[in-house]
Amino acid sequence: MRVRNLGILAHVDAGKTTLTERILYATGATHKRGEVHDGTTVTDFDPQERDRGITISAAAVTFEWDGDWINLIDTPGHVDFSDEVERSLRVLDGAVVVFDGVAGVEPQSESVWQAADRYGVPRIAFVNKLDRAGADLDAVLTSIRDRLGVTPLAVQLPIGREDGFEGVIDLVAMRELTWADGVLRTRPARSAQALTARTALEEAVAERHEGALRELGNVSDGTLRLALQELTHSGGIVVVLCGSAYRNKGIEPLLDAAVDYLSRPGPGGDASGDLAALVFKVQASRLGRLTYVRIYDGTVRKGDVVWDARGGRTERIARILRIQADRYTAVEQAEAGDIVALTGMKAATAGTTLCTREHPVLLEEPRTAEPLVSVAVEARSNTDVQRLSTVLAYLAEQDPSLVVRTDPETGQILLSGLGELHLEVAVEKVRTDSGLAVTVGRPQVSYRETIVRGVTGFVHRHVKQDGGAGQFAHVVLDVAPLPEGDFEFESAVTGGRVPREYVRAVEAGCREALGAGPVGGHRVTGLRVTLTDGATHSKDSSEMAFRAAGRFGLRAALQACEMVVLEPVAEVTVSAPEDALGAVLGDLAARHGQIINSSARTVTALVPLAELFGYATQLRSRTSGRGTFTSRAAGHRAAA
Ligand SMILES: Nc1nc2c(ncn2[C@@H]2O[C@H](COP(=O)(O)OP(=O)(O)OP(=O)(O)O)[C@@H](O)[C@H]2O)c(=O)[nH]1
Repeated sequence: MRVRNLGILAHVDAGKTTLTERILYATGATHKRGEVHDGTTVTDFDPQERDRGITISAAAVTFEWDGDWINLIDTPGHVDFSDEVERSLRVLDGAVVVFDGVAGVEPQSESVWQAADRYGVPRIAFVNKLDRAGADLDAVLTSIRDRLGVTPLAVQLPIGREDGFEGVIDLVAMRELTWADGVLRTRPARSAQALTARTALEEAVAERHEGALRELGNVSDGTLRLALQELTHSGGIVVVLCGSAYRNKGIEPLLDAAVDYLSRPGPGGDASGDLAALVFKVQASRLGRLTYVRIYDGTVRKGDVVWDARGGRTERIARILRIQADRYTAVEQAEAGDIVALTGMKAATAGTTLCTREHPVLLEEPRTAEPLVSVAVEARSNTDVQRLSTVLAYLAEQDPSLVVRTDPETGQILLSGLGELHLEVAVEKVRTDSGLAVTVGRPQVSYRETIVRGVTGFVHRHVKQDGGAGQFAHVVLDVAPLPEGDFEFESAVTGGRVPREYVRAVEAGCREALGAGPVGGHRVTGLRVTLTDGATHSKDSSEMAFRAAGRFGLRAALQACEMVVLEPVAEVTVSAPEDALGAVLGDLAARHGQIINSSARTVTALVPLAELFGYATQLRSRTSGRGTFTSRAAGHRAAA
């Protein structure tokens, strides 16, 4: 049986969890339909997910469809949990992106779309909630084109609108599919509207696909399907389906399309049979620490001792589990292509490659988002301090976008994450899982520092002579602003004056110096460092000495640069009734927001993140509960 690893991605509330629930029902994996508002879904099994009605942690479910074995990952939609999405994207073969039929492309759908582009994950779109008042497939197609910069190819037309939405016309198989009381009825589609839409679809495909072009005028269903599959992988278009997850309409054709279009055309890649598996998630469970892996090559077997190439240590696989949200089935082994959870791992975390010691490999690690907001967390009782540190460290291991550190000045434990909600959820988890009583300080944003004017020819000499072997390293650095990037390092040293391994050591040292800038000890970003010259001393030079020279040299060079503090900003989109929008605009201005777009009922602004703490509550009161907003990280800008 072929295995496919698919994900569901979307903006918060587009209906991912409901859709996953309906998929499990349609495939016979569950026999009752859970509802988000009842707190009875399979994938939102965490008590906080059920209480808050949102997905916090990506959950995996498995089922069979049409002879294929599918691992499906339901990802969170809220921007604060986007690290879960990134790590899932890293291991997915394809994804269904869900859009709200009324709201169209929303900020977080844009962000996940771009992230999926970065990981090269092919996608199809599902326009959901067509049963809702105001749902409009054409408007969503336009917003996909405008906001995602991709051509939508709708392979279905809706039958009926809003409350009268009954089903879809499948333009590939030319069938009408309607659902009444959970029963699917099909009949051939012969209406003039269907024929016209089919012709338009054939033409749009033929414009981009040679096989379809050759048959233009009479493109066979098989050719059309193959062309759509190939175009889905080559990019530039997205196949669009539609329906209503809540009303259970459009689920089976969506699964068919996912299998048809998201599987990779042509033969698979080369496999050596040697184990290569990437850890993408670590989760505490009642079975202990679960390590989720995607196997790229080879086989994992129960009892195997494997090699963690990044950490340089062995790990033993106690059990291999197939995952059904919070239920697990033990299996003896799992093969390349599959996603399973392992128990028994001691230290492997997201990004670890598991392989064999004889054939070590390092698979590309998922990116980790930088934390933007911090709070001080304190144990109420002095005797709990150590335990709190341990509990937080375990949380951070499960969620790499959470960072725990101790403030060197105050000695307080600082918990940093992607947003207020992220930290709130983490602290709540500490309270409920460990029973610790903690107090939490006010949220603070994480500032950065960057360079306005650099220095050239900055000389730093690291010399130490305290008995034994001395340390000698001499470096000359140019430091320049890098407006569009984080950090770049290059060597312009000629004549082998600094050997290559020492150049690498200087770079490593410079990276260490980025941790704390000269203005306020914030992380330094946006700079290019060039090693222009240097010198060694035959007896006393070492990698360690050059690493120290890089670290202290750059730290001193930064003191000589003109620096500026940056603050995180968010792109906020507020929707409110027309009569309340004036108040919203005034309030955004008072928060130093910069309006970038506004219409009669919505306004989009760039607002410093520090001004957004508590905004949800304040917006509600300012608009008598009628205003809603969404936000996404929009980088950093010079602090006012
Ligand atoms: N009318 C209508 N409502 C829907 C449909 N699908 C989902 N909903 C409702 O929309 C709300 C959000 O649905 P969820 O499935 O929780 O959305 P989600 O995308 O999983 O949300 P997060 O996981 O928190 O990002 C719930 O109240 C659902 O009942 C639909 O097809 N039609």
